[in-house]
Amino acid sequence: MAEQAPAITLERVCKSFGPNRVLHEVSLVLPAGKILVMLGPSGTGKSVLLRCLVGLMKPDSGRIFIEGEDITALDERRSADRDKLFALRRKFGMLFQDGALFDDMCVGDNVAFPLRQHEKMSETEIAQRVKEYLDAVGLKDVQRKMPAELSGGMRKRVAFARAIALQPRIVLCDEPSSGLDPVMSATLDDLILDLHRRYNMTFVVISHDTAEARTIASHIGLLYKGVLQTFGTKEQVLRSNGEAINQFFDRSTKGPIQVL
Ligand SMILES: Nc1ncnc2c1ncn2[C@@H]1O[C@H](COP(=O)(O)OP(=O)(O)OP(=O)(O)O)[C@@H](O)[C@H]1O
Repeated sequence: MAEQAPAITLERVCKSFGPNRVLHEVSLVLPAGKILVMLGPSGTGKSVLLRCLVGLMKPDSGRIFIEGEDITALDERRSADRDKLFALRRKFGMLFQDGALFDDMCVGDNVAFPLRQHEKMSETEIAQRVKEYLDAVGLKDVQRKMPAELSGGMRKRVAFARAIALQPRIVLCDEPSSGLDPVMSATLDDLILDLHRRYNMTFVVISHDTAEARTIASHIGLLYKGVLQTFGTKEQVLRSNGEAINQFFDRSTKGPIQVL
């Protein structure tokens, strides 16, 4: 049987904005079906990395392969590349930091939105899919509710249901637990693990939360000042005794990571 291509391969990815060097020679290989938690202090390039992954931003140099296909070789302005780029983008589901629900749409319409945009499905099929994914994120009888009627944790669940509605291969989560209390964060971690088991998707979770990394990660990366300080399986990284990763896990001000 042919070996499955890694979900994500980065080869010496660099990105700067003027003199601001945001990503510097970032390289990693994430096998399919894994959960990568990418840690790092604020402003260190994590969101830029996500945007490069989905082809919304082009690295200055280096290459990014999604399931073996080079997304950095594609240019949206070239019509020959456009379909390929959109097909690669379709492999991703995205959970934004604030959930990014449409406030003027009920929950059901929020989850149905990507299906109506991208799939040729009947309204009956859409309704079935919406119900399946709301069930999968543990929400019942909320379809007709408006986002403002829900708690922060419930809104995050709706956002998850919408992120997986198109059955993506890779789900990118930008700080899923930000703004949630510790218990709600833990519940969300359980949800990520449950969705991962159920649908066998690859997850890339951007986080500041080392507890989250310990709980859900199969792989951990630490990005600081645009340099991938460490990357490997959770066991490798936790055993590595690297200064930066120890500082992060020990919540210490002493070490190579300086925030001021
Ligand atoms: N479009 C852009 N133009 C110019 N600079 C940008 C742009 N996008 C990001 N940056 C800069 O890149 C750096 C990294 O930003 P990024 O949003 O990736 O940080 P982050 O690690 O996601 O931070 P946080 O954890 O606070 O969300 C910052 O200095 C930011 O100002």
